[in-house]
Amino acid sequence: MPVEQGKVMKGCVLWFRRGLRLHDNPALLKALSAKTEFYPIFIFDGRTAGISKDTSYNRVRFLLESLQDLNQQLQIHHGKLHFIKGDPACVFEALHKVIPLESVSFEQDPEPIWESRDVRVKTVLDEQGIKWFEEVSHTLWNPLKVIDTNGGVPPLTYQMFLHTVSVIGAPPRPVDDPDWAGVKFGSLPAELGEGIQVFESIPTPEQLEYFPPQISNELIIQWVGGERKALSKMQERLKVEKNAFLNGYYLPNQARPDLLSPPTSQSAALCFGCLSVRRFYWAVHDMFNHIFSGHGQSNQHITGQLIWREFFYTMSVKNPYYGEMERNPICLNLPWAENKELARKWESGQTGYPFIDAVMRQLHQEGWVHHVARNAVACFLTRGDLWLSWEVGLQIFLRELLDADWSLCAGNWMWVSSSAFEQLLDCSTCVCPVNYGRRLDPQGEYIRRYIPELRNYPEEYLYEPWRAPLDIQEKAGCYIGQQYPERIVDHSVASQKNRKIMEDIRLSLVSHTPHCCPSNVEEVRQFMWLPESCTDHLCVDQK
Ligand SMILES: Cc1cc2nc3c(=O)[nH]c(=O)nc-3n(C[C@H](O)[C@H](O)[C@H](O)COP(=O)(O)OP(=O)(O)OC[C@H]3O[C@@H](n4cnc5c(N)ncnc54)[C@H](O)[C@@H]3O)c2cc1C
Repeated sequence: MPVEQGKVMKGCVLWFRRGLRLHDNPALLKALSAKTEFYPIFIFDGRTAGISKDTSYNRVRFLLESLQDLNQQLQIHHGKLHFIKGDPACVFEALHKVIPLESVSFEQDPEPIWESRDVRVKTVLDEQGIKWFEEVSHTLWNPLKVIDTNGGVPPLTYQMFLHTVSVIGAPPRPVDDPDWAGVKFGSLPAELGEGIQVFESIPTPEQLEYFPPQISNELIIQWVGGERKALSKMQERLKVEKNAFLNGYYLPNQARPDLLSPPTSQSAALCFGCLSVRRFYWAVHDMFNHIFSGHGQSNQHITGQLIWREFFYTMSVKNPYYGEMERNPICLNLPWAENKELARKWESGQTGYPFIDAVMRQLHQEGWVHHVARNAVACFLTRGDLWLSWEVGLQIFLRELLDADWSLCAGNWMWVSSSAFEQLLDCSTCVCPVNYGRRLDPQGEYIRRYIPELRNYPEEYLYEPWRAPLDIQEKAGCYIGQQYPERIVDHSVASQKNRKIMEDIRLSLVSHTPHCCPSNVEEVRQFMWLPESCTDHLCVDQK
């Protein structure tokens, strides 16, 4: 037990789960304000931060890099981040035996999937008389407050969400950076008890038994985790935002999708909390106000994508079944087919549709794909072509994405597959895997990058290689059905059949009780990156 001048020193713990940063961290300020010995810890329990035993190597690496970055920053202040493997409730019980804990602070994890973990930990802390503090900083607004303000239920449309948060007011600004002067870091014994492992240093993925995939292609885009990287990337990102404002548009990553340049996305950093969402939000709004000296219309729309994040989080808060179909009250029970073989081909980038396969291969290789690319593969798996349940896609995305986030991922899957948004059941906005790809990647560079088999195909056949005559296939060194697969469905046939099923279901729906749905057609167009010419009644692939 730590002893100072005959007194047993008490300790305060900052329990990192997400929120892996020192800036804008109210839980950190709370822990430091106690002026006792300070113990920053991360508990690896095979769940926290969305890491399970199936999680991809890329994602685990990103997490461990983020922890390493925190550790290095704490070392500058003569401390360290303690990495402990075990069950969180047991870890706190064991810790309290060796260090009398005064308090434990942590950031709110608002989704219901964390509730059982948090209830168990809070119970143990209460039983031991240890104070605990849960601070809101993973979201712009406290989702519970949004729900309260909306009369006890989450807003069902994005527009309703905007209205509700306008009643609450602007989100809080980031809190101050910590003052490290006088902070005393405590040290932990090497052993804490059975079933608990205290690591000397931050482990590698391999030490935690995660191994890299066997991929022959070298990584084209390498993502690096950590707060310092995220903050410097934010500066790059702000330049892109500024350029957009000066050129009269906003939401640059979504308005002008670029599949080839190094991405300026912050989604993985936001997901693990290496970057504070409030820091990002206010940096964009302050810059906008600065550029237009208060004369521009700085409104929520300039950070509209961050509001989608809030919307999906809030919607999931009281719904433990949000990530599934049958028990989920906001999800329609659509009669999806079951076909493991088709699902496997989709997952492994072997559908025979080059744009779809390129996206899935990039996902496996690098762990991040653009929003429009996610839309394309999600639509293809579900209502567009294969008619397989969105739950299949959700599991793969949660495993592979660096930014995998239970509520955001499930919310988007329901949205794209029309599972919770029945206004779209006519499938009018179905995305064609050929035309959509062509619009996004007109020269086919993206396809050539991720599908080396097709590298020598002429542009004319790159999106539909099954149409290439045999002599072209031979010249390109890739026969369809041999080096690259035949298409697994005929899109025009499959999408028509699916559209008919959707239409029948829509007509059979008698209940018009309020449900979550898109606010209007324009919102669908923006979300799915559909062309201006796409009307509510015409399918993009029919044009
Ligand atoms: C099927 C599907 C699954 C998805 N799964 C996830 C996921 O697990 N985690 C995740 O962070 N995003 C998910 N998205 C949303 C979106 O694709 C990514 O957030 C986006 O690609 C990140 O790129 P960006 O940072 O350049 O976005 P920007 O346009 O720069 O947006 C800024 C931030 O806003 C948030 N955001 C943007 N779009 C959305 C959206 N549609 N829903 C919720 N938040 C959004 C992200 O945190 C993003 O970093 C999914 C989308 C689809 C279609």
